[in-house]
Amino acid sequence: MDDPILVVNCGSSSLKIALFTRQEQRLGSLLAENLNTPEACIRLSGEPSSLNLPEPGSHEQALTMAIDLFRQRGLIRKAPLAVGHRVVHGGETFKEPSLIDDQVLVAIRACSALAPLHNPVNLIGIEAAQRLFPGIPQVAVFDTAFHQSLPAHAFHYALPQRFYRDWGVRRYGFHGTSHQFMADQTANVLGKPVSDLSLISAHLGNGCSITAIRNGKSVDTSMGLTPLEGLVMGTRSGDVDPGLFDFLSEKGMDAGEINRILNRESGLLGLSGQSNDMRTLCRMAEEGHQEAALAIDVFCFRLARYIGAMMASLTSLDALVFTGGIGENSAKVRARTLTHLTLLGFELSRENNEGNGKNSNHHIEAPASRFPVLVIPTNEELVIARAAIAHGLERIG
Ligand SMILES: Nc1ncnc2c1ncn2[C@@H]1O[C@H](COP(=O)(O)OP(=O)(O)O)[C@@H](O)[C@H]1O
Ligand SMILES: CC(=O)OP(=O)(O)O
Ligand SMILES: [Mg+2]
Repeated sequence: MDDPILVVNCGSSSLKIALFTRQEQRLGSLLAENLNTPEACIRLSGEPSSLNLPEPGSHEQALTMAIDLFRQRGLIRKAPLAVGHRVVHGGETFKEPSLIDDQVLVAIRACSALAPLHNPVNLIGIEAAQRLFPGIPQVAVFDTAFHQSLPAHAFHYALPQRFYRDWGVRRYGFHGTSHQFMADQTANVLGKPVSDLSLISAHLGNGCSITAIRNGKSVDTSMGLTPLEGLVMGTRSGDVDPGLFDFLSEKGMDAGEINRILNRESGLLGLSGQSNDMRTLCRMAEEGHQEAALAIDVFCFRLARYIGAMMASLTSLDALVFTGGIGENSAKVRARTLTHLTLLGFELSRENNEGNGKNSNHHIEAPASRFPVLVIPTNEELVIARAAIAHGLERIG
């Protein structure tokens, strides 16, 4: 057996890891949470209990322990063949995945100013993997790369041009690996070349974004300069009136505090006052909790507005596609969202929607619907593994 490809997704307090064979078979996954706290722990998927990490519970310790666990289970012999890293912000520098060298590291670091919550931790993961596996090819795969095809009218903010010229202030878009995967998967489901395909892809996980894809290319997306713009998310507000900043600073809040509240205390969590977890909110709403119900309503209405907005970038629509933990599993969110869009002709089959499209070849629309509606599980890790093979192994032989 060849050694596998390792995929690393380093978040601020978490580390998600997956292992794939060169033939794209997933061998295992692992999640480390609460990193850099006394509660740091690690759990292999499919195993019931988690293991505590010794202090300080760093990303590097979690990665080392993950590799030991994979070795104990015979999934890796020595080292991975290549490592693929999710990097959230590639600015305008990265239009495709890149084999990591010193220059690439400098360029990723330069993008940190645009994504201070994401890129510095992505770099921690890359540097930890470089220390653990010297000489093994490492490839960076950017959330922003797929959206580099956005036309100027979609990526410019109506701000003084010097903000863009001097500081790179523009809309970049994120979750590109997932939206690209949706385009490829939808092409398979509909039996149409991706280059002829127009779709709207709604990625609804903890972070949520929606993308209009025309002829297989991203032409509009809801996230902007940072992953805060657009849809309502687990703890992120999505769009707010920019006048809010002045209002809150008059109330005595500084930029750091406002940023923290918009990123970590808003969205589903802020509205419900209970949880950022859609499953929990659906359960509470059924038990009559009014704020949980309101959070779901705001989430679905904002999503419906954005589906309508994405139509401005398309001349035809082959499918609306739902993905991510919420998009793949919540029949209620999908149904509630599309009730706002009957004017556009969306109609769902109750049975196929409730079955999450599993017994209907991903389709959940009613026969009378003007457009197909699909549910397709995302697999960002697989996209990253493919890039690690293509840019890390095949280019260097
Ligand atoms: N059956 C379900 N019904 C409603 N929401 C669900 C269900 N299963 C998962 N989710 C939601 O999916 C979200 C997590 O999505 P996921 O894509 O796993 O997150 P991440 O962005 O961290 O990868 C959570 O809000 C979770 O509650
Ligand atoms: C960019 C982004 O929002 O990522 P995530 O969904 O992993 O938070
Ligand atoms: Mg996700």
